[in-house]
Amino acid sequence: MKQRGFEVVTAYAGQGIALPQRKTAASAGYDLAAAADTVLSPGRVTLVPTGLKAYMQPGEVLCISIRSSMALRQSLLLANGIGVIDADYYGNEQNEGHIQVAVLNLGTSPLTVHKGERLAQGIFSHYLVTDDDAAGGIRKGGFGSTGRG
Ligand SMILES: O=c1ccn([C@H]2C[C@H](O)[C@@H](COP(=O)(O)OP(=O)(O)OP(=O)(O)O)O2)c(=O)[nH]1
Ligand SMILES: [Mg+2]
Repeated sequence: MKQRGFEVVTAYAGQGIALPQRKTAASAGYDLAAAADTVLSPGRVTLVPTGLKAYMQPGEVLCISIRSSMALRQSLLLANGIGVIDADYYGNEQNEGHIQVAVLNLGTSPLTVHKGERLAQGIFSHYLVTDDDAAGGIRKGGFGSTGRG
């Protein structure tokens, strides 16, 4: 039975997008690569496409972090600190669940992340809910789809 994993979103099908892998036996993170060459302007937040969506079980989440080598060598940060990829983001009606990495270039010059370059990593884990949790509803997208209030 399929439990959790990555798939290529339709918009990037046939473009040679590799599915994320862990690089050593005990690495926690599945490395996420850019799906297209993307210029990161200094001082700006840029969404880097991965061309991927992630499916997982209810009660699971995929947390995205920057690869520390990108932070140390290239002065890059995730604008959101940690990216939270919800289980119900997968297959959503707006963008099919396309995972994008929000990168802040803290350097002083533009930097290009090339297609296939691994810049972030995703770690699957379980989350807990409160006693009075009553969440329902269906996710329609990401990046503010549930509103501001
Ligand atoms: O770095 C990220 C962070 C989020 N997402 C997608 C997956 C996630 O499930 C969705 C919503 O993210 P989050 O809940 O962090 O943002 P929000 O501002 O609360 O948006 P929403 O109202 O859509 O939940 O956006 C990404 O692709 N990359
Ligand atoms: Mg949210």
